[in-house]
This record gives sequence, C-alpha cells and structure tokens, in this order.
Amino acid sequence: MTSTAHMTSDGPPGPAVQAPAARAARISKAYGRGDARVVALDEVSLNLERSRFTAIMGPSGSGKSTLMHCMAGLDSVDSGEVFVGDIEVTRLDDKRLTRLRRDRIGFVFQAFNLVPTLTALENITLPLDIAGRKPDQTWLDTVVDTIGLRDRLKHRPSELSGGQQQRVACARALVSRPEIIFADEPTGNLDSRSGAEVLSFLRNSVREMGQTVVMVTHDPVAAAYADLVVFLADGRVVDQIPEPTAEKVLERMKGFELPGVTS
Ligand SMILES: Nc1ncnc2c1ncn2[C@@H]1O[C@H](COP(=O)(O)OP(=O)(O)OP(=O)(O)O)[C@@H](O)[C@H]1O
Repeated sequence: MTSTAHMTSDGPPGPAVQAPAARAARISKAYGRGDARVVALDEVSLNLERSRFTAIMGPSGSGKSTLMHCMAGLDSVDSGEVFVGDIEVTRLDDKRLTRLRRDRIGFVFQAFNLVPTLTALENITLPLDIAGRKPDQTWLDTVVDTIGLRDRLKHRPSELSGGQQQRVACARALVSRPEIIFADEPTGNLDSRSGAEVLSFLRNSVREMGQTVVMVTHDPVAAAYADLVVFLADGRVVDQIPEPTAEKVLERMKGFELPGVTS
C-alpha cells in the first residue's frame, strides 16, 4: 500500500509522508502446539492509513479477529512488529499497553458493552473520567450532534434501541480522539436499518472528523461503507478492493467457497 501524503517543492514545510495510523509488519501468530497448532496469522503486513475507513473480511477462521486483537495490543504476536502511530506496540510492557489502549485506541464491539447504570452521556465520557481527563466540550458537542442523540443523553442503555446503544458506544470510542478505532463486527447484533445508522456514523467520523476506523465484518453491505476492503484467507492478506461496492465485495467472496465459509 502506498502513502497518502506527497512532498511538494514549495509551500510550508510539513510532514512529507504521513505515517499510517497503525501498521503491521510481517506479523505471525499461532495457537496451540503439535497436532493442535493453528497458524492464525502468517506474516501479515498491513498499513491502516489515516482518516480512512478500512473493512477486514474473509472466511471464518481466516484470522480477522486475531489481526485486530494483535494490532490493538489486546493479544501478542509470535513475530513481526505492530505500530500504532509511531509507537511500537509489540515492544510495550503490560502497563504501557494498558495506557496505549486507554489513550490512543477506541474500541467498538459487537456487544455494545455499555454500563447499564450510567446514562448515555456518562457512558460516552466514561473513558475520559477513568483517565482523569476533562472532556473538550466543543468536541463532545460535535460528537453528540453527529450521533444524533442529543435528546437521549439522559437515557440509560435499556431505554435505547440497539442501534442507538451502538451509536453511544461509537461516540464513547470517538470522544478521546483516538489514533484509531477498532470495530469488531459492530453491526453483528443490529437489524439492517440500525446497522446502516451505525455505519453512516462511522463513515461520517472518517469523512468529517478525520478519524481512522478499521472494522471486521462478514457483511458486504457493511463493507461497502468503507474506503478499502482487505481480504484475509488462511492468515494471509490475499486481496484488497478500494472504493468497494456490495456487489464487488460479494463477487470476491464467491472466490472463498470453501467449507466453513461465512458470508
Ligand atoms: N484462543 C485461541 N486458541 C486456539 N485457537 C484459536 C484461538 N483464537 C483463534 N484461534 C484459531 O485461529 C484461527 C483464526 O481465528 P480468528 O478468530 O482470528 O478468525 P476470524 O477470521 O476472526 O473468524 P470468524 O469470522 O469465525 O470470527 C482459527 O483457526 C481459530 O480457530
């Protein structure tokens, strides 16, 4: 993959080449031993460019979740390097990893993982509260307006629809302006209309706020919201589709007609 920024001969000096928001360099990861050994990632290299929405797809067991977890510092690699911004994740001890995840990474999971006793607003600001940081009010307002839930901020999760809860979870991921948001099947538990709301929100956060988002999905319609789809198979990156449409993605998925394929 190529860098997005270019050097110009005139104009103010700036970063000539912008580093990707996150990068994996030849990472490998196996689970189990002997006959039970499974190679989940086999020398995967991937650049996640800034302000871009990337979808990761591939058959069941192809390594999507393992790749996300390794890139987000939730799981270790056997070899290779992972960077978030200019920080080498694969060199950090547990304490620094916790701080990196807290300060520089946002997470959105299939299960919304909201705290049931807190209001929507309290859930959104929770990561900042835990970190002892005050929310930037202007930014908080922007995020709240973008998720379109200003009139629901005092509601608890049980008083919100699934789509609204997931939008709260997205806002919680965005509020600390992380380097990158990792979303693991964020629409897996939603009906198609709620899923579309969440995906539009994620895409807007990229287009309008310059956020970087990477999402694992099995759904070609969800993947079509992304700027780039990366396909994994057997722990390797096997293809990429820039500016995907659901039709193009579906067509590519037909190439994975192997036992155990989910679509
Ligand atoms: N904790 C673990 N212990 C043993 N094997 C594991 C573990 N986690 C994943 N694997 C194996 O590693 C391979 C990759 O798994 P991974 O969950 O990354 O795939 P995936 O593409 O996310 O699959 P799915 O689409 O079904 O969620 C699979 O063969 C899986 O069985």
